[in-house]
Amino acid sequence: MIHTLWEQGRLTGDPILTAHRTVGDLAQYWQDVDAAKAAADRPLYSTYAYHPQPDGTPGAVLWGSTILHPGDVGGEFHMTRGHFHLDPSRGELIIVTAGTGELILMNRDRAAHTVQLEPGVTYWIDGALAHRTVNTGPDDLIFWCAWPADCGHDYAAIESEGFSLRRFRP
Ligand SMILES: O=P(O)(O)OC[C@H]1O[C@H](O)[C@H](O)[C@@H](O)[C@@H]1O
Repeated sequence: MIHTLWEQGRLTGDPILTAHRTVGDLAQYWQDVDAAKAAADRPLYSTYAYHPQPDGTPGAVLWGSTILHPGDVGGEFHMTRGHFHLDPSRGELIIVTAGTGELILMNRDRAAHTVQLEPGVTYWIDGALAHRTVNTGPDDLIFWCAWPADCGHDYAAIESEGFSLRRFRP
């Protein structure tokens, strides 16, 4: 068993898979690559995941959180990498508990739209859509996700082509 620390946006107990990503970890994702190089060491977001059953287990549900820090890179708001699920029938539930931002959703034909994120927003992400979160506010954007362990993750499509929508500070 683990504990979900709602206020802090993270999980404790065992096993919790943790990742801390910097602006530089997303070097090629930003429109302004030079600004990204200058801010390479800046903390961008942290993820915490609880796998009660091994990743890939059919029927299992995984649970995790992301703390996406406020800021921008050359005017482009801080964001997560974004990814497709390999199995388009496997969606994902997102619950926002702090901060403000946008969820960018895009299909394989690159048609994209956004959902406004604020505390309390609970949204079902269609498994056929790539999804990326963007922090457009002054505080940490904290959200929680539950997803099928057998959804699979396709990062390559986004790493090479990006999303057809970007979000910049006005
Ligand atoms: O993995 P990224 O696309 O960078 O997004 C960061 C995280 O966002 C959400 O919390 C997803 O449920 C996680 O699976 C993902 O790791």
